[in-house]
Amino acid sequence: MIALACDHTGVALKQELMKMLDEMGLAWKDYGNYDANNRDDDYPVYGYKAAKAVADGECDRGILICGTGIGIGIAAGKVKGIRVCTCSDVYSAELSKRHNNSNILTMGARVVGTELAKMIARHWLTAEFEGGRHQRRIDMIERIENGEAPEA
Ligand SMILES: O=C(CO)[C@H](O)[C@H](O)COP(=O)(O)O
Repeated sequence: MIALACDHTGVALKQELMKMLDEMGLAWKDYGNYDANNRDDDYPVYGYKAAKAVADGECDRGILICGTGIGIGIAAGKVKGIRVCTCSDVYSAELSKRHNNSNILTMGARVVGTELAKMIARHWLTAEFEGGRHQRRIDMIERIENGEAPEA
């Protein structure tokens, strides 16, 4: 299950991603915002809801959108266990999965066009974590998250 979320800037792009996920046969759940005209909304609300769903195992990964992808990514990344990649290129999106095992992709609806965003999401969704030395580094990140130094 893929968690989707956005603020008012990302409603149209999120709808395009929903169609793409349907075509790919991937299930999704929408954590809001549902209304592009609700311009007083706040991206941390939606970023937190989707990130919590991933952290709790309700969803296995998430795609989040705000104007730049940055704010909603910062908010989501505050949830324990979440590894965010904010991407506007295919290479970073793919490597964020292969090397960093990112579990949330964020994009900026004011940064990337619809077709590029879909291509970025497709690469991210189909890439696989390589493990090995990369797992050792993720273990270090988890130690930092737990208030410890990365080296045991
Ligand atoms: O990109 C964002 C956060 O990183 C937001 O989408 C952006 O700040 C919203 O701006 P406004 O309220 O002026 O539409």
